[in-house]
Amino acid sequence: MRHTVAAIQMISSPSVPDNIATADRLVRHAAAAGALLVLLPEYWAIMGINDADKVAVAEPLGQGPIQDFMAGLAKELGIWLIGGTLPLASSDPLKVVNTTLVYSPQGESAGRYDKIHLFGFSQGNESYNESKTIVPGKNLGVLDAPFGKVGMSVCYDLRFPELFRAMGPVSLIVLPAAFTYTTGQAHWEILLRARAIENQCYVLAAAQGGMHPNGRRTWGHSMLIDPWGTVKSVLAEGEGVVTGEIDPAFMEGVRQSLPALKHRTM
Ligand SMILES: O=C(O)CCC(=O)C(=O)O
Repeated sequence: MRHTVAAIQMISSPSVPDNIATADRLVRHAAAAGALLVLLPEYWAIMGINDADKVAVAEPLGQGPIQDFMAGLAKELGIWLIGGTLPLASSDPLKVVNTTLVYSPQGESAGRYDKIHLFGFSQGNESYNESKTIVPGKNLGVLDAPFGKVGMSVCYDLRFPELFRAMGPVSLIVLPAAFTYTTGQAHWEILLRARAIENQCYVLAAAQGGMHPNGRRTWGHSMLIDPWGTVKSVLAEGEGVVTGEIDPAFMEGVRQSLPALKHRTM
């Protein structure tokens, strides 16, 4: 049976209430289009003026306006809501955990993944060092959805194929992201398609896509890719929704005609 999934693209700001209002509008749009599973982008809840701004709005697990919003919306719309990333409080008062929380159609907590690989990049006047404000995760995140297993990853994780191999076979990889314009233009699509091709699964990537109030420009290009590596739908820039179908029969056909997953030797 085919299922519709959706990726939400945002241009998040420093205001949590504004970002919640935008996410609310776009997730409702995705659900109205028939999506059973909706993915928000990395940093959807806050893209601060300074990296440390997220520490001030970090929530303890299980309480706070960001988590209340996601749980309530998943239940009201009857969808699987994969909450991109939100800042969870960590044991270090100066840092957060950059976390994806999953809510079931009943609005219950159904999964968690903390971003493992923290982005570092320095070129010209562009510089990022997530380890200054984020504590890295340690555990894989794999979720059971109606169409099969879903493997969770976040943004920079995309560059580490061993993470996806470690998940075991999954039907869908989700990747909330906030890729920079510079690195996204060069690497985003090719890396996403490679993960879909080598793991013979669907890849759903929800991105930030535009010029943010903090002056950071993100690449966008939220997309759904099928197990053959074909881009099924994409949104280049701006806020919006990308929808498409997961077709388990198509995935099985790819795996049977090209049994590369069975030919692994290590
Ligand atoms: O890997 C990249 O080029 C971008 C990663 C990134 O922006 C992030 O992890 O937040």
